Amino acid sequence: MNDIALEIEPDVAATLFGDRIDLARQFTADLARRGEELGLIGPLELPRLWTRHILNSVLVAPLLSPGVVGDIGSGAGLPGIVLAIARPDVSFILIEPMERRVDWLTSEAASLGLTNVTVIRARAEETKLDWPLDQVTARAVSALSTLIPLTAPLVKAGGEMLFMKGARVEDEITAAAKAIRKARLSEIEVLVLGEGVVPEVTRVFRATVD
Ligand SMILES: C[S@@+](CC[C@H](N)C(=O)[O-])C[C@H]1O[C@@H](n2cnc3c(N)ncnc32)[C@H](O)[C@@H]1O
Repeated sequence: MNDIALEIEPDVAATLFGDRIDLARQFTADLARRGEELGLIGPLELPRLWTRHILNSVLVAPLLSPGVVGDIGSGAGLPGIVLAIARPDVSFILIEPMERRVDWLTSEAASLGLTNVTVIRARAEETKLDWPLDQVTARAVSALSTLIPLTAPLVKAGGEMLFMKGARVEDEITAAAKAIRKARLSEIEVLVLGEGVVPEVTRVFRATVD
């Protein structure tokens, strides 16, 4: 199982993770070993853990600024744990309602020695934070029309939303016009990351909360 998980383009992963590559390998191996049994990933995802999930997530790392980032619906730790590995200078709050996933995230953060991670068991809409987030991330949680109202109250004025999205992101933006207006989002753009570097590009919806 670990052999499958470690099947990667070594140069690409090492460039993206730098001196944190061993932690990324450890996390990927843990996910390959236990992810299916814990219901975190489907069996078809095992051969493409690196290409579709880990590399796809770490591409967001350069968009983060030092501060506090909330990852909504972290699930297996995507992108939250991957980003916490790549950016030890940033604090992460992983917000996830399912107990089994919270247990996984908590034990992985501990075994990887990620002192920049806090895990909260809650739904985004019921989360109470002591201070608002500088940036919020999410991957595969819900469509923008739902995700924007769930997360906007958690982000400080001038903070950012960074949502990993699929190829139909432009359609989602159109469908979310009302939510975008209501949350007073500006500087909306779609970034396509990793072209020519990784097998599957990452699309990120980026917006500023006014
Ligand atoms: C399809 S999984 C994706 C998990 C992970 N982000 C990934 O890309 O593999 C969606 C996750 O969002 C969580 N979730 C669903 N609704 C949520 C909400 N309202 N607030 C926070 N998390 C939520 C689920 O429990 C689940 O772990």
